[in-house]
Amino acid sequence: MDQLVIFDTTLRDGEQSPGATMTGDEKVRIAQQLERLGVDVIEAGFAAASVGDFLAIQRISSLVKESTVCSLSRAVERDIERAGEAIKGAARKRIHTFIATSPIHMEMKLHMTPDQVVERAVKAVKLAREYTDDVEFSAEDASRSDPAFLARICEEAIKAGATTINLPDTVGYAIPELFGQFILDIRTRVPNSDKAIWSVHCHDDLGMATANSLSGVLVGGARQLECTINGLGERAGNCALEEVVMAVKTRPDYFKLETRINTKELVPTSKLVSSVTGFPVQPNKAIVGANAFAHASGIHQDGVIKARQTYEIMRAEDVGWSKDRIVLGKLSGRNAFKQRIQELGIPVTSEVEINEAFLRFKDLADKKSEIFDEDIQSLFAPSGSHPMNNYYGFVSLDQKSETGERPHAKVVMTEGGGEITTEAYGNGPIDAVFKAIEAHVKSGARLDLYSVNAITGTSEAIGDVVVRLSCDGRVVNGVGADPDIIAASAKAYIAALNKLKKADPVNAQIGAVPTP
Ligand SMILES: CC(=O)SCCNC(=O)CCNC(=O)[C@H](O)C(C)(C)COP(=O)(O)OP(=O)(O)OC[C@H]1O[C@@H](n2cnc3c(N)ncnc32)[C@H](O)[C@@H]1OP(=O)(O)O
Ligand SMILES: CC(C)C(=O)C(=O)O
Ligand SMILES: [Mg+2]
Repeated sequence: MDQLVIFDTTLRDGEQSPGATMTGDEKVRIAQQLERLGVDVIEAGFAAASVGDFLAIQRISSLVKESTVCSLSRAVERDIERAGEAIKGAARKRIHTFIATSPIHMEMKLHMTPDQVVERAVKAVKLAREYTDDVEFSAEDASRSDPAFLARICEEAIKAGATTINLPDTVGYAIPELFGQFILDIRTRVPNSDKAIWSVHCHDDLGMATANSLSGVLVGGARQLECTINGLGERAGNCALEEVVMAVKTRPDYFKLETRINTKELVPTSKLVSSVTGFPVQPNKAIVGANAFAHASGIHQDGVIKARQTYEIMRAEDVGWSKDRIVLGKLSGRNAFKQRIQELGIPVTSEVEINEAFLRFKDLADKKSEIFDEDIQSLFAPSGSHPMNNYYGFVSLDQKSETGERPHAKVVMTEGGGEITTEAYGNGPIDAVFKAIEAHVKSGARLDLYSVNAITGTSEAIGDVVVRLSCDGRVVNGVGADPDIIAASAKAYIAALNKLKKADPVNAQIGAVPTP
């Protein structure tokens, strides 16, 4: 069977989803989980975008050993130099350089002629090869490009040293029946096509990213798929990694391909990305949604009881849904707790971290009779209550609401090294908490979204709150979890403020170099 290269771009294209901005620590955590998942390439970011992204790629490069670490760069000298520097320490490294090839992008965005675009692409690939032998070239908006021109630029990019050629459906315009044929057509036109691995990168604007990607593989002969966890990504998102991987695994008769993915890590990875970004996974999402393996109707339940394969084409445990063998509660000990952490694929680095989480677990178990996997995940989710080098931290909360009275909140929080108390009245309990925090922080941020999910199904569930703030054109999500949703809201707000603090506009500008 042929090998299908899985290129994960959760940390780059996924981060382009408004609100999905990740801190360096969060990126490192996700990268380590992606390595555990077995992805071949981790696109860790866009080194020239900011100092923060550069440093995150650098850290990921020094920690990840199995997967190739990649940085995106425009076909711009300075971008490529930054990418080259950022991935220098990686055991396996790739530079991914791109330029748009469709008439609309070349004329209206780049203001370049097709000849200038080819020249720029060739120069970029040659420069990238000075940093690594593994260079990917992408023809942005390939699916709306003229096939003859696209074939020409791909041929030149391969001659210049590109080892992977990626043909993206940048705006999600492609149709599955035609897209595979389009890829095959371009490959056939390129005389040196066998010198590179062909790749596809599809967006989900019309809900066809997975279908288009698989058509690119099956009909077009692509052997690299670019995708993201939970389909996160620019606008409507990218092709979902878990969907393409399980399609290939479930239908080997058809695809005749294999991947290096350890599919048991799919659900833990999905949960980690969801908790870090604050983008909940819809219950009916394929593979990783809470209902993906649930049977609610009698005829289906009857069938599954008699033989699971009547209604299941995959096994839940093969994609990482854990079977509750041990029920965790306040009487559980460290060993059972540790085992569940391992089963859930939660990346813990030290015994100290486990012990601290165990104390939080015991505290939670005192408040809840049954502890679910989601509760355990939430103990490790970044929130305002965990130090994680955050500028602000949540300490405690005193909130009062009485019928006929204005709700009041007093919040104790950390700022830098010290502790402060701040208070305010609001229209409701949550409003009072946010106003209390703002009375001190004065961030000037606008609250764009507030949502609460009960992450386990009962009235004593943990409340998982997402707060989206925008400030000076930056959009961030903060996540907070707590059995008390008012405290969860305070934690989420503080987590969002920390992200705004880290996504410093000064940082965002350093390294941003104008196109020559
Ligand atoms: C399809 C995709 O997903 S592409 C990746 C999108 N991701 C991002 O843009 C995130 C990171 N981006 C950034 O941080 C910034 O846009 C930077 C640092 C790359 C550039 O910032 P700035 O120099 O301020 O330029 P700005 O973003 O306003 O405009 C982009 C410029 O790059 C040019 N450009 C765009 N793509 C390319 C390319 N692939 N190769 C060369 N030039 C390009 C544009 O024509 C424009 O040039 P102009 O300034 O001469 O008009
Ligand atoms: C940079 C490229 C690969 C991209 O993200 C796109 O075209 O969608
Ligand atoms: Mg994209």
